Amino acid sequence: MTKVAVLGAAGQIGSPLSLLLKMSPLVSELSLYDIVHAPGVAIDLNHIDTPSKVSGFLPDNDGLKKALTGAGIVVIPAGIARKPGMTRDDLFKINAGVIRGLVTSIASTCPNAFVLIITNPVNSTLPIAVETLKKHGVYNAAKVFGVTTLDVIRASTFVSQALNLHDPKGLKIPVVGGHSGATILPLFSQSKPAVTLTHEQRDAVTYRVQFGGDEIVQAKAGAGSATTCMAYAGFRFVNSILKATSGEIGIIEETYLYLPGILGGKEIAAELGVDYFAVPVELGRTGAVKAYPIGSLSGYEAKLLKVAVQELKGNVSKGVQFATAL
Ligand SMILES: NC(=O)C1=CN([C@@H]2O[C@H](COP(=O)(O)OP(=O)(O)OC[C@H]3O[C@@H](n4cnc5c(N)ncnc54)[C@H](O)[C@@H]3O)[C@@H](O)[C@H]2O)C=CC1
Ligand SMILES: O=C([O-])CC(=O)C(=O)O
Repeated sequence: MTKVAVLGAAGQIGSPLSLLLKMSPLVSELSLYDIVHAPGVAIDLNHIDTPSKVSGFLPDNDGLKKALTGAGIVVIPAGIARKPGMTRDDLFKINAGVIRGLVTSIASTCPNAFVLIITNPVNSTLPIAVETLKKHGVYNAAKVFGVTTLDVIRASTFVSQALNLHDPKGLKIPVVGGHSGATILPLFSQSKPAVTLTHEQRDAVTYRVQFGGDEIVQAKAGAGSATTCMAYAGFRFVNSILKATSGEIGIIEETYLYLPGILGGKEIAAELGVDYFAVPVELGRTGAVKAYPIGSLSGYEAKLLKVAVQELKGNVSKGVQFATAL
């Protein structure tokens, strides 16, 4: 049983994610923090008849410290979201500082907690979180991840839609790389069970996975970006960690992480030429226990990989520079 803290809990992702966590029998206590409304969201959730207790905190009265004390998992969807015409990188200016501030408090209050970064641009905010924890001497590579689960969910969903398959959950399609545009690399050639896509379908579905976020940003027309599907994806990832830390074995999720700190990761990073990359990761009682190579690629995927790595390198160094500059 684990105490989970959600930072940015009053937001459009934070609220439905907190609802899903309130439903989980593996969560003993839920602690919600936001610069606005978190106590209200907590009271609202406390009217639900599940055993976990929810508390809400604002920045005053040491609220962040109280929210983090004793947390085993901290999930962070705090910060600003995209509006039409913006890239995820446009969020860096505000969200980089938000992540650095929140992770600094994690370093001093619950340094052993899992830290899961949802806030965009994930390609850069995860390196900021890692460097901030390193700076404070409490970085544990097995426990700090960028959440890219939505890309994995989109890949199986969009292929199922393209092929008129009934249940997207029946498909396992690895998605590796980063979490924006060309850095997202769905590996349809490794689908289990195998799928046959025409070149046109493959191109269209690859584009949808890479730029699926834009579909929602445009459709919401200024009201935000992916929220409920992200809450679902975030919950799936937190739940995998909860299950793995409770002793369930064989749990593998793709997640964006600093590879050199994980068994098998150093070799993968050296081969790719970049230290941060989403790959399939086996989760265990202590966090990530093994990183798996991205496997054999089709010629089409190999070309996309080169573009992904190139773009990702810039995003990573922007985050690292920000976190190490002070
Ligand atoms: N990793 C992924 O796959 C995805 C990531 N996102 C990202 O998640 C983030 C949140 O998105 P939404 O919930 O839609 O935004 P939102 O604006 O609805 O919610 C963000 C919340 O963060 C709070 N906040 C801002 N600064 C804070 C601070 N310093 N401490 C604590 N709370 C703070 C705000 O008050 C707000 O309640 C965005 O950066 C968005 O781009 C969105 C979808 C998918
Ligand atoms: O597109 C956005 O800004 C939100 C996001 O990360 C996604 O939907 O994948």
